[in-house]
Amino acid sequence: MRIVDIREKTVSIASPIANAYIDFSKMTCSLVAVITDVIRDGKPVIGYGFNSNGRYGQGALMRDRFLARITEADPDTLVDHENNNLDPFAIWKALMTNEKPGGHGERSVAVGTIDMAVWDAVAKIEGKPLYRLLADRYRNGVADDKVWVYAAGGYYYPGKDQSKLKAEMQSYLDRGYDVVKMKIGAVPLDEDIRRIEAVLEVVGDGRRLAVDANGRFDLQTGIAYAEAIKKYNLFWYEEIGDPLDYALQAELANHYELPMATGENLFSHQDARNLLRHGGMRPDRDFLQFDCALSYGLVEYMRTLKVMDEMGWSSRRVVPHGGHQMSLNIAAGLHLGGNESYPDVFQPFGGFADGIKVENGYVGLPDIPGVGFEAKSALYAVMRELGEG
Ligand SMILES: O=C([O-])CC(=O)C(=O)O
Ligand SMILES: [Mg+2]
Repeated sequence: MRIVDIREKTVSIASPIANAYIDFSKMTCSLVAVITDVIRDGKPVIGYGFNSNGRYGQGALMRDRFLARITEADPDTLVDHENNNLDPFAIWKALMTNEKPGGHGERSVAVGTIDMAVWDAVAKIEGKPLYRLLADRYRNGVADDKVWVYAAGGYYYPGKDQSKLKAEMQSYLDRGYDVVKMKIGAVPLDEDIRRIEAVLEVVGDGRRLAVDANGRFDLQTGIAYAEAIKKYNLFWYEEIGDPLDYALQAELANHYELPMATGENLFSHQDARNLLRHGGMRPDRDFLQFDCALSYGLVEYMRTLKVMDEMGWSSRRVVPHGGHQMSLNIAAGLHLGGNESYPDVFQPFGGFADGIKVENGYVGLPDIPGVGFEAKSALYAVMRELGEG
């Protein structure tokens, strides 16, 4: 059993949307196909993965050094003989050969994307949905049969007035979501307050609205927003300042008692541990948003969950960033608190399997081997072109 080829293609997920920090006019992501010599249903098993929005494609890094470490390794060292499958942990170790500790930058995205494609292949070889494989191997066979999801959107873009923002949020409620998220921080505070109040007219209750500043604010601005939004009792106040400024995050906890969220731009279990050590995050109310595809994949995610456990954090406090099926499987299989969803943006990578409806804020997973990409036809069409073309 061996990996015979790994292919990468950088694809556009460009759109006119913007958050407080970046616009997405040139956004790309890496799509990866891990081609094996294992035959299922008369065809070679191919594992697929992609990285979440925000970090761009990582094809150059992959081709420069990571892909050859797998294709040139002794195939036998990458096999899990006990389960007669590929060994994602051994593959991860091979990927990280001659990589120094620290320096968790774009490398974590390149490795994370390849790792997620490996897990798709592993679950396909085992003939199980990934969430089922994870529950069987690591959670005594108990998986969640549905996952809480919230609808992320509310971006800034040219010509988007409040009536369009309200219509967008109404359409998420109409599609079964009970919590929505919008961007803040790209316009002055009073204008954001008017946007928030417009969305509250649609969702009715602050507990159904999260806001995301995308790391834009300094401490003073973060506190000014905290003071201004307190009265709305929002679901969470996300990524207020720079993701690596743990002292800022800790100080905010002295000014905002309601839930905060952060972590999507941390890239390793060491980063996660630093956040929990120094960021003042509160395990009884705050949310962590680590994203497997941006942070060395699922092998590393398990280390992050272990760090959380050791530091007294329930896995239910994690609601990953990225709005993809990979995190959805991790959420169901490893008992996270939920998952992000992008019902409209970043297509065909955002969103879940075709025909699976969100009901009262919860979504189920398709009962097919792997991550479930084959059940999302627009996405699978792009994947197949890379893997089988
Ligand atoms: O706009 C982005 O970069 C995505 C983001 O923060 C989120 O989904 O939470
Ligand atoms: Mg965010």
